[in-house]
Amino acid sequence: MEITVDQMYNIENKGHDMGFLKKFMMENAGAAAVKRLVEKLGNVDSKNILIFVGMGNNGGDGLVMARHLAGYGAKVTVMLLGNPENIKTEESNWNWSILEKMPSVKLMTGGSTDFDFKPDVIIDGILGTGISGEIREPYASAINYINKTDCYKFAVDVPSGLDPQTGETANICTKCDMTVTFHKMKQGIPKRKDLTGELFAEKIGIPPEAEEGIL
Ligand SMILES: NC(=O)C1=CN([C@@H]2O[C@H](COP(=O)(O)OP(=O)(O)OC[C@H]3O[C@@H](n4cnc5c(N)ncnc54)[C@H](OP(=O)(O)O)[C@@H]3O)[C@@H](O)[C@H]2O)[C@@H](O)CC1
Ligand SMILES: [K+]
Repeated sequence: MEITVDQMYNIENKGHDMGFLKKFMMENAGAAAVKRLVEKLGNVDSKNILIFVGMGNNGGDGLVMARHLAGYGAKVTVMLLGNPENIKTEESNWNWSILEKMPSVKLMTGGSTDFDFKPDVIIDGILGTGISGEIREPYASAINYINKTDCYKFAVDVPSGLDPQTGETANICTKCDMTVTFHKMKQGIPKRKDLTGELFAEKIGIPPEAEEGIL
C-alpha cells in the first residue's frame, strides 16, 4: 500500500505522541538502511563511504547510518550541508553530538565538494519528504557532485530532488542505485525507478495503532 507524505507526517507525529519518539524512528530508519546497504555490498570493511547530510531529519537518518557503518569497519566521512548550530531538529542534533565523540567518523561541514579521496559509496541524506521548490545551495552542488561521481549511490528515504508525493523532480535530482524508504511506500517514489534504483520500504517500529484514523 502506498501512502501520502501528509499521512506519513501524521503517522510519525501520532507515533511520537504515543511515546515512540522520532529519535527512535530515526535510529531504526538508519539501522534498516545500513542493513540493506551492507547486505547488497557484501561487506563495507575499509570502504570509503561519503555521507551527504541535510539539515533536517533526512540528514538525521544519514547521521545514524554513519555511526552504524563505522561499527562495520567502513571509513566514513560525513559532509553536513551547513553549520551544526543550524541543525533543525533535536533528534538530528542528538546524533550529530554522538558523532562528535567518535574519531572513527570524519566530520566535515559547510558543503564543499572538494575531497581528498575517491568514495566507494555515496549516501544521499540530503532531502526527503521535506523538499520544497528549486534546490538551493549548498544542496545543489552536493547533488551535482553525487551525479558526476562514479561509485555506488544510496538514497535515504528518496533520491534528493524527487518529490515523494508527486514523483516530479525539482531542477536537479540524484540518480541512485538503491533507495530505502521508511514505514510505508510514499505514492510518488515508485514512479521513478530510474532515479531510485533498487527500492525497499523498511518498517521502523511505528505502532500500527499510530495509523488509526489516518489510513
Ligand atoms: N519525522 C520522522 O518521524 C521521521 C522522519 N524520517 C526522515 O525525515 C525526513 C523528513 O525530515 P524533515 O521533515 O526534516 O525534512 P527533510 O526532507 O530533511 O528536509 C528539510 C530540510 O531541507 C531543506 N530544504 C527543503 N527544500 C529545499 C530545497 N529545495 N533546497 C534546499 N534545501 C531545502 C529545509 O530547509 P528550510 O526550508 O527549512 O530552510 C530543511 O533544512 C524523511 O524524509 C525521512 O528521511 C525518518 O527519520 C523516519 C522518522
Ligand atoms: K535523500
